Amino acid sequence: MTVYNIALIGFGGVNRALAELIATRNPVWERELGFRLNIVAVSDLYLGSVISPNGLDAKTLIGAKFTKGGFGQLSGGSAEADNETIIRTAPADIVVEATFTNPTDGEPAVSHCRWALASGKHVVTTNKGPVALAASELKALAEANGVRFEYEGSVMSGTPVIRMAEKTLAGAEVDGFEGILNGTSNFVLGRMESGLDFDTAVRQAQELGYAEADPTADVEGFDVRLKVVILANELLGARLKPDDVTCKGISQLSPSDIRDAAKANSRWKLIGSASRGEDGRVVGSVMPKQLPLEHPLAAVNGPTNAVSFNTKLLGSVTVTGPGAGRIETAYALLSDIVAIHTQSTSAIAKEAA
Ligand SMILES: NC(=O)c1ccc[n+]([C@@H]2O[C@H](COP(=O)([O-])OP(=O)(O)OC[C@H]3O[C@@H](n4cnc5c(N)ncnc54)[C@H](O)[C@@H]3O)[C@@H](O)[C@H]2O)c1
Ligand SMILES: N[C@@H](CCO)C(=O)O
Repeated sequence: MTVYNIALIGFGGVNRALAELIATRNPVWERELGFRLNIVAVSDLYLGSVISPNGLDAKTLIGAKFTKGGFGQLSGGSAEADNETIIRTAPADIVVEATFTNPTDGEPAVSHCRWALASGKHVVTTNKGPVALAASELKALAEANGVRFEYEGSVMSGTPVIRMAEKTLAGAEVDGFEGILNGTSNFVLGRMESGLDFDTAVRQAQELGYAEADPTADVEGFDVRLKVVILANELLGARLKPDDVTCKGISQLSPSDIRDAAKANSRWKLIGSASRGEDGRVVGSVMPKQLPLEHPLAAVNGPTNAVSFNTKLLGSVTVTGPGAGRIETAYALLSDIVAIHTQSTSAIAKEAA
């Protein structure tokens, strides 16, 4: 049975949820997946950092009410978050990057990923910054160091989208997609339809763990723009940067816009899309659209997301599922680790044959 030592960078909603899963699910994973996870280090800007080569007790980590610098009280702990030292020196096989998404330059998460990959550690991340802004560099660095860079949770949290489209739609000739790619804004629009005001709805999305550290990214469309870049580059072979994608969010929609749409048997949805034109160029956009109720995306409510892939051979293929949420996103990290495990066990089997 394999044990993967992991280092958690960022200990907010998502990595804490992963620790919760580790505390309760390791026996199931041992039985069903052939591995267990052992947390050997954690670093968080607010809490500090801790390294324990034999492993930290996940229950203690999630149970304790740590205050600022609180990891300093633990054996092997410090009140400071020295990410570079932790990432480079912790005896981890996998670094789990779940700090905040910086939509401008992806930092400091891009550096976290570089340090990990350069020191021969796999990276799994839910952070959209490094994927949208530095995926090709980080994939090349991973390959050069014989490790993997995996990021399923960067689009639609735990709902399989990136790997699903790459692997199971291979050959179907995907030439575009459109979807609801942000849980917070979809939740907010739904709450506004029920009569709640915009600010209260955003606050609820924050409390439920859907929103970004700065929810402006959710409501102004910047988060969807990163996801459009990720999907377009990954699935359409584009080389888009965020500035190439036109972007308008939902903050300008008033309660009367929402009511008028309902009277017209329609709903506002924030739609991210990209498509390849006749000239081969991929064009992406993010904008609120008023969809008739019979449109498949009009029925997608709350933090649920959906994306329809346009394919030449199959027509439209739609995937729907959770788009945000702590446990849902922690599941995406697990799915990345499963992918790493599957590849490494099949490589070992090939060598033995
Ligand atoms: N929550 C979701 O539903 C969801 C879904 C998909 C992707 N994501 C992405 O996953 C990441 C984590 O999300 P979250 O909900 O856990 O966010 P969060 O704000 O709850 O947690 C982020 C944590 O990172 C820490 N942090 C910030 N900068 C740091 C640094 N430089 N070094 C070390 N720690 C640092 C913060 O102290 C905080 O504890 C984000 O990039 C987010 O965009 C979140
Ligand atoms: N804040 C994001 C998290 C998932 O990327 C959302 O609401 O969709």
